[in-house]
Amino acid sequence: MKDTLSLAEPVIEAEGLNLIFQAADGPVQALRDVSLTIRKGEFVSFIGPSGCGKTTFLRCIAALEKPSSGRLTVNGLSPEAARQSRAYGYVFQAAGLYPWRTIAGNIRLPLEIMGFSRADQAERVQRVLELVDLQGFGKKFPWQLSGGMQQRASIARALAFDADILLMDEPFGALDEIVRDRLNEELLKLWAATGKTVGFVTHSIPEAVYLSTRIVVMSPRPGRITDVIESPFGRERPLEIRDSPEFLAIANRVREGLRAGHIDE
Ligand SMILES: Nc1ncnc2c1ncn2[C@@H]1O[C@H](COP(=O)(O)OP(=O)(O)OP(=O)(O)O)[C@@H](O)[C@H]1O
Repeated sequence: MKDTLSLAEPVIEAEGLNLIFQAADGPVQALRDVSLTIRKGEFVSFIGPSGCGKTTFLRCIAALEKPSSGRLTVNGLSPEAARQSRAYGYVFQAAGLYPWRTIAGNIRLPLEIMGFSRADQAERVQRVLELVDLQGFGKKFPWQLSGGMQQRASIARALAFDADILLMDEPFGALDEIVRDRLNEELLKLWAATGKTVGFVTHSIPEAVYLSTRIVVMSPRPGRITDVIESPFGRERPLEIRDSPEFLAIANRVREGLRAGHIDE
């Protein structure tokens, strides 16, 4: 598994990335010398305390922020060009569904903007609703669904145009633990079935260790990578692996990494 992934082609390549925000009370270095290669089919989680630049890094990949210096490519293209070629789907912290549109209508929206034919739109909406186990809910409105179902709909929307890369910014942060466990399992199945490359931001150590092929630990002020941990687990991951010694050992290493980079203020 590890060998296959290390041979896979690079999808996201960051080299010496720096980003300095000019905030009202002075410059904030959100990213410092961030270098990382993410290969096709990897599931890479970013974990670190609030303000360490996880979201900023994901936003740079999605061309929503511009690095101050360094090199960043997505599928060999600039982030802007990758965005135009619809290289990725983006799932935000909040589901962000339009309340006046049905679930199907929400999923269809980017497809309408991108000019897919009506028949293609309908077929794609159906397919992604099945992928996230929401078949039969297309005609409902967001408020008729639970928080977990809304987040699944938001994932379906990001999957609808079949981008190879899925960028997810703490998609399950607001959900209770049981729902989160289930969505973690579902996301892994989806990842295994589709072979997508996933960049995933989380605050949860168990979530990062359970989901990822690699875990990137970051520390704040300035935001930088302090550890990158390879997972020994394959694509098949029953929830019970969380009780295994290997799992606990990785979780401990992540915890140590977070502790080492933590600054008390
Ligand atoms: N547009 C902006 N202008 C100024 N400063 C910003 C801007 N966006 C982010 N920052 C700062 O950059 C740093 C990194 O922010 P970022 O949101 O990437 O962190 P994060 O690790 O994702 O945090 P969280 O876990 O709380 O979401 C923080 O200090 C934040 O205040």
